[in-house]
Amino acid sequence: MVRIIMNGCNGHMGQVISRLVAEDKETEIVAGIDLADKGIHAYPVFTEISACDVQADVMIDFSSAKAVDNILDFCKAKKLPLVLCTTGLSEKQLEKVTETAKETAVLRSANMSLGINTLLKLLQEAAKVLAEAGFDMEIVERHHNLKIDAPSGTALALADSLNEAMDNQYHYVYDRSQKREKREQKEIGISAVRGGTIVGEHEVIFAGPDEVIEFKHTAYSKTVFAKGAVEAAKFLSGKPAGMYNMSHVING
Ligand SMILES: NC(=O)C1=CN([C@@H]2O[C@H](COP(=O)(O)OP(=O)(O)OC[C@H]3O[C@@H](n4cnc5c(N)ncnc54)[C@H](OP(=O)(O)O)[C@@H]3O)[C@@H](O)[C@H]2O)C=CC1
Ligand SMILES: O=C(O)C1=N[C@H](C(=O)O)C[C@H](O)C1
Repeated sequence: MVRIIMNGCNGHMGQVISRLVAEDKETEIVAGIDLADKGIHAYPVFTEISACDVQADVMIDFSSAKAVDNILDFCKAKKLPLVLCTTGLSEKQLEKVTETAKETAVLRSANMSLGINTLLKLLQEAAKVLAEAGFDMEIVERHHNLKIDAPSGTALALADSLNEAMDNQYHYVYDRSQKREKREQKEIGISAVRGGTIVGEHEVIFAGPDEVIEFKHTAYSKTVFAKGAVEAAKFLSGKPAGMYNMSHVING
């Protein structure tokens, strides 16, 4: 049985994961961490991460970028593997993630779905042909009106994947509503929409002379992310220190 600490246990994702794990024979949540104990979970909930003294095999985090520094310190000190799903991290926090992964296993992924992680690879083949031929690359993401960070972590990961395929020669433009003299050749535009209960949509558009190719992923429920996170927790439990991503989980 893989014992999980759920950070952000009261949140949307924390609650979906709690329901999923309750029906899973291979995992159990042994503790939760959140800003308040709302009495909605069967497991103990800690309102200070430093107070959590429960033995576990792995932590799953879906909380807030503000929480991430303390989470990294906690996991490093306890040598606790971490599935880090929170988005909107600063450059400094990303460096801290890399440092922490020298001491314990860390799997960071902005999107836990099988679809997006497959798309990240497919796009590299497309970019090599189309961007090379002069097609422009644009990303449009749409999310619910409660989402804090913009652009989404997934949009940034998609842009990074395209850029990597092009030897990191591109830079990112986030605000298409700004008037500009001309489009630069090597730019990836990233646009964000926030509204209603949209779970998560990501479009990658390759636009060339007289033809357009679009790749689109739509998440219809948060369960796709929750399932990926639980699979990642099972994978990461017992793994040595290092940086992991969802391709390690998908490819075994
Ligand atoms: N990688 C992926 O596949 C996915 C990533 N995400 C990311 O996960 C994060 C959470 O998403 P979601 O569940 O929708 O958000 P929610 O706001 O619904 O949940 C976050 C929870 O974390 C709590 N929280 C805030 N600060 C802390 C803290 N310091 N310590 C512990 N808990 C804290 C919040 O409390 P309170 O409400 O009181 O502030 C809330 O209960 C976001 O960054 C989102 O972008 C989301 C879906 C998929
Ligand atoms: O906040 C969300 O909801 C989501 N966040 C992730 C992101 O920022 O990419 C993943 C998913 O799209 C849902």
